[in-house]
Amino acid sequence: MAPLVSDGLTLEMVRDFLIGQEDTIIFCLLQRAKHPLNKNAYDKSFPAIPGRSGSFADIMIRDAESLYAKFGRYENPEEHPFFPECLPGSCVTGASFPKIFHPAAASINVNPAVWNAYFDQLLPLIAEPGDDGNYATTVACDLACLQALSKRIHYGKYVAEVKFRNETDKYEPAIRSRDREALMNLLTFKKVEEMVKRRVEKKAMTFGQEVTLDDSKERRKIDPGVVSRMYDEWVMPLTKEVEVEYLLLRLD
Ligand SMILES: O=C(O)C(=O)C[C@]1(C(=O)O)C=C[C@@H](O)C=C1
Repeated sequence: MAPLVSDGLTLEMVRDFLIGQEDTIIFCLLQRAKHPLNKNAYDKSFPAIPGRSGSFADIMIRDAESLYAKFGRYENPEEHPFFPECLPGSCVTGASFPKIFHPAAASINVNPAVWNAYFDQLLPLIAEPGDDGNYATTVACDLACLQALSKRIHYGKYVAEVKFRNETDKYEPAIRSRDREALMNLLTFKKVEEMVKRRVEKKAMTFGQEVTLDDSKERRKIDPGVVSRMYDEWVMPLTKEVEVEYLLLRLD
């Protein structure tokens, strides 16, 4: 397939976006960490809203996405819903987005894995135990975290597109033979990953610093090591999974 558009996209531009998105993710996590865990909000057996099934978080996020869909949020290829089934169509006219991806890219959505990693692994590490009953505020923070993480991870589509354009001759044989391992090796840069982990840890340390006049009482709002681990264990692996999935579709 011929290049989709000559958009001047470079690997440096895409990596700059990923670096900027680190700030967004960390600020969202800091907001969520202000609230206790509020585990009833995620418990499907907790009677959250009469007449509706699912946890409070399921219901609120589904309804929020329905509103976003009406206003065209998911027309943007950078946005991926967590509840894509039964979303209403957009009633916004005239919005158009550059066609950078192969059209098949629209079918790639790893949000179920983002959802599970966020709620099962990350949330218990950033929120203190407890319940203040403020479920709507808490879930609004969760949704902001989920959207920021999802956007970062699905940016793997851009990363893969640029890498494919830069080195088509290397990627094409692995795509044609559907060799996931070879694709994973081609797109992996261990040194870049190490830098990402160190940078997000430093950012979490800096942005999450409790500012007091007494330097002896220094405290962190979230554990910087948790942010670095989150990138190592699932943010970067899921980004790479998106890259592989995209590449496998790139010649269709
Ligand atoms: O920067 C890249 O080349 C990417 O593919 C992104 C990313 C990441 O998720 O941060 C993923 C794989 C690479 O090994 C390095 C970094």
